[in-house]
Amino acid sequence: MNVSIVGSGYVGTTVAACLADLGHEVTAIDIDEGIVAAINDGESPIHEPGLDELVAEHGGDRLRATTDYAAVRETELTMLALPTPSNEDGSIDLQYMEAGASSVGEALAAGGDREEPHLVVTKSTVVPTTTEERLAARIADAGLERGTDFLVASNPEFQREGSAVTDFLNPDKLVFGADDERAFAMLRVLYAPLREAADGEVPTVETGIAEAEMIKYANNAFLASKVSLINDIGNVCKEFGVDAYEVADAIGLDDRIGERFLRSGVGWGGSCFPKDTDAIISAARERGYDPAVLSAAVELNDAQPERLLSLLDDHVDVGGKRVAVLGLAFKPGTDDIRNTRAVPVIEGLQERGAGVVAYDPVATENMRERYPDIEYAGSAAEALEDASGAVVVTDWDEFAALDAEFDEMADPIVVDGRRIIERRDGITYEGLTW
Ligand SMILES: NC(=O)c1ccc[n+]([C@@H]2O[C@H](COP(=O)([O-])OP(=O)(O)OC[C@H]3O[C@@H](n4cnc5c(N)ncnc54)[C@H](O)[C@@H]3O)[C@@H](O)[C@H]2O)c1
Ligand SMILES: O=c1ccn([C@@H]2O[C@H](COP(=O)(O)OP(=O)(O)O[C@H]3O[C@H](CO)[C@@H](O)[C@H](O)[C@H]3O)[C@@H](O)[C@H]2O)c(=O)[nH]1
Repeated sequence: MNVSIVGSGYVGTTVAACLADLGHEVTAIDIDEGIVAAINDGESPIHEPGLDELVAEHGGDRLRATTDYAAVRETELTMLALPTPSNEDGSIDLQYMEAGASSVGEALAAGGDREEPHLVVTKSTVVPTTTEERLAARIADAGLERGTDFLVASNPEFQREGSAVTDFLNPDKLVFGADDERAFAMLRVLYAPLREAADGEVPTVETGIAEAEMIKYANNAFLASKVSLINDIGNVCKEFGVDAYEVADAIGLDDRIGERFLRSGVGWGGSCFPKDTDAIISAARERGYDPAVLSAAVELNDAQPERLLSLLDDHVDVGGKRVAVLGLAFKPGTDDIRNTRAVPVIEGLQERGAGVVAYDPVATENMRERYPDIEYAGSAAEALEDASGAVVVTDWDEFAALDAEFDEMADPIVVDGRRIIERRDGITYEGLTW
C-alpha cells in the first residue's frame, strides 16, 4: 500500500520504518525539517533499538519524508501520529491533531475528486469520540464529505519505548476501530504482512471508533494502576520489613494477576502513563464521573519519589552535601526524560539544599537542557565519588554491576528505587519497597 504517516516522532518514525520494512511505500510527513532530512538520509531522528537499521535500509527509498502535506494525495491511507499532550488542567490538548487533520483535509481537497475515499487513521492516543467529533470535522472543513471523499478510523498503538520496533512487529493485539467496512478492509490489507511475519498469532479486535480509542486508555490506565497497586502493597511491605519482590513473584504465579508489571519502586513516568491517566480522568470528570481508583493510582504515583527521599533523610541530612542520582531516563533503553521520576527526585534534593550530581548512560543531554545547573557525571563511578548518598531512579543494567565504586562515596548510603543494586557489605542499603 501507499501510506503516509503524519508526525515522525517516537511512534510515527517506528511505524513508518516498520511498515516500509513490511513492504509498503511510506511517506513520513513532519513539520520539523531536521527530522525530514534525517530520514531521507537514512538516519533515525530518535534513539530506539533496531530503528537505526530500518531507517538506514529504507530511508530515502521505500521510506521517504517531506514537510509537504501534498504527499498524502499520492497515498491511500494517512495515519496521524501527532502529539496529544496535556493542557495545564490535565485535559487532552488536541491542537496538533486538529492542525494535522486540517492539513490532511486541505491537501486532499486540493487534489480534486478521488475514485476511492482516503482513509485517515488516528494512531495517536485520543479520548473517545475525538476522531469522529473533532478530527473528521476538521477534514470535512476543507469541503470534503465523510464516506465519499474520506473515511476515518482508530488504530491505537501499544508499543513501548525502548522496545518499540519489536513491540510494533509482534503486538499482543491489533485494534481496528471503524464504522465502515471499507475502512476495516484497508486496515486488514495494511497489517496483512505484519500478521504473516509476526512470531505468533496476532489477535485482531474489530470494533467501533470510540471503543478503539477507549481501549487504549483502558490499557494504559490498567497498567499504570497495576504498578501503583504493587507500589501501595510494596509500601506496606516496607513497613513490615517484608520483601515486596518476593511477594510480587508469588502473587504473579496466579494467572489472574500475571507476573508482568509488578516491579514496585519509585513509580511510573514517561510520555504516556501520566498524560493518558490525566486525560481520561479529566474527560470522565467533564462528563460527571470521578474515576476514584485511577485518581488514587495517580496520587500514589506522585508520592513515591518523596517516599524515596524520606528513606534517604532517615540516614543523612543532605543539605550542603553531594548526592548522586543514578538514572535520568523514565525507563531503561531510552533517552526519553518526559515525566521521568528523576525530576521530582532532583527537585526534592534541591529543596533539601543538596548538591545533585546526576548520571545516565544516554539521557544526560536531554536532562541538561532542563536542568543546566546541576552537575552531570560521565559515569556512575564519577557520580558516586565523594557523594554522601545515592538514589537510584532508573533500572539500567549497568547499575547492577556497580560494586567497588560505592567504596569511593563519602557516606555510602544507597536508596534504590528500582531494585537494581545488590545489597553488599560496606554500604547502608535501603530498598524502597523491600
Ligand atoms: N511514545 C510512545 O511510545 C507512544 C506509544 C503509543 C502511543 N503514543 C501516542 O502517539 C502519539 C505521538 O506520540 P510520540 O511520542 O510519537 O510524539 P512525538 O512528540 O515524539 O512526535 C510527534 C511528531 O509530530 C510532529 N508534528 C507536530 N505537529 C505537526 C504537524 N502539524 N504536522 C506534522 N508533524 C507535526 C513533531 O515535529 C514530532 O516529530 C501521542 O498521542 C502518544 O500518546 C506514544
Ligand atoms: O513493573 C513495572 C513496569 C513499569 N514501571 C514503570 O512504568 C513506566 C512505563 O513503562 P513502560 O510501560 O514499559 O513504558 P512506555 O514506553 O511508557 O509504554 C507504555 O505507554 C505506551 C504509550 O501509550 C504504551 O503504548 C505501552 O503499551 C505502555 O506500556 C516506566 O516509568 C517504568 O519504570 C514500573 O515502575 N514497574
